Amino acid sequence: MGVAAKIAPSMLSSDFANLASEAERMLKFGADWLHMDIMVVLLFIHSFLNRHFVPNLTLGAPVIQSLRKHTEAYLDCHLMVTNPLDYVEPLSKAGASGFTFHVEVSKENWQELVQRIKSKGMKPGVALKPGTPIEDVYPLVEGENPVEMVLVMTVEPGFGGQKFMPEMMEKVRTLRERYPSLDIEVDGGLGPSTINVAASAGANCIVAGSSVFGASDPSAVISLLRSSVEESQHKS
Ligand SMILES: O=C(CO)[C@@H](O)[C@H](O)COP(=O)(O)O
Repeated sequence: MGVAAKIAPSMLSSDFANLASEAERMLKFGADWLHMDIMVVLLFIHSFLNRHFVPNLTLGAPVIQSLRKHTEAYLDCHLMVTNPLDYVEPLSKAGASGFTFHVEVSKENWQELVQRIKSKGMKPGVALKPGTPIEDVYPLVEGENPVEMVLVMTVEPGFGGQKFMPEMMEKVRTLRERYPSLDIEVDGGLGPSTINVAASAGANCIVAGSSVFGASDPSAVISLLRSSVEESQHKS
């Protein structure tokens, strides 16, 4: 028996003007989690120093707070920001469930970050960009106060609708061998044509944006993603 499959439609691909009904629709179609991509561009820094984490601007705590009024669903927040510590308090007050930060920006303070996330009752996760070696997350999973999920980015973070990077599956396989009961999430380019490689590598939390929201039958896509994870676990 493997780690439970969690299918998390990425709300980045939803109609933001109808976020509550889009969320309700996804849950009705069988989603377990709602994936919320939090990206911030500090315009001054962006223009003069080019030191933003991703070149996009999406949503933050006020939107999470508004959505929380309409749903009790697990809100799986992925922080694509350079200063995640600043968002722990606002996001917990807003009603976030999971708080996944990037290892690339947390080398110095991940212990404090994880401790603060847990103290606010959120599930801590760590994400890594395609160019970041998998070894960088080991201390965060093996430390005294460990993260509870690793998010392997299968595209460069920033935008939905990009092409899945199959070469990232080596990271997923390595993680699954090392941590049999860890939640391993994959994000970027997941859909019916890529789920089998991700599931057989050992991913159990599947973020999917355009493949779900763009489908004529989103519920069929969600159930296919789930059955692929469950079948792979059954075989292994
Ligand atoms: O974090 C991101 C992009 O940075 C993702 O969550 C995307 O929103 C996934 O979208 P698709 O690749 O599934 O369209």
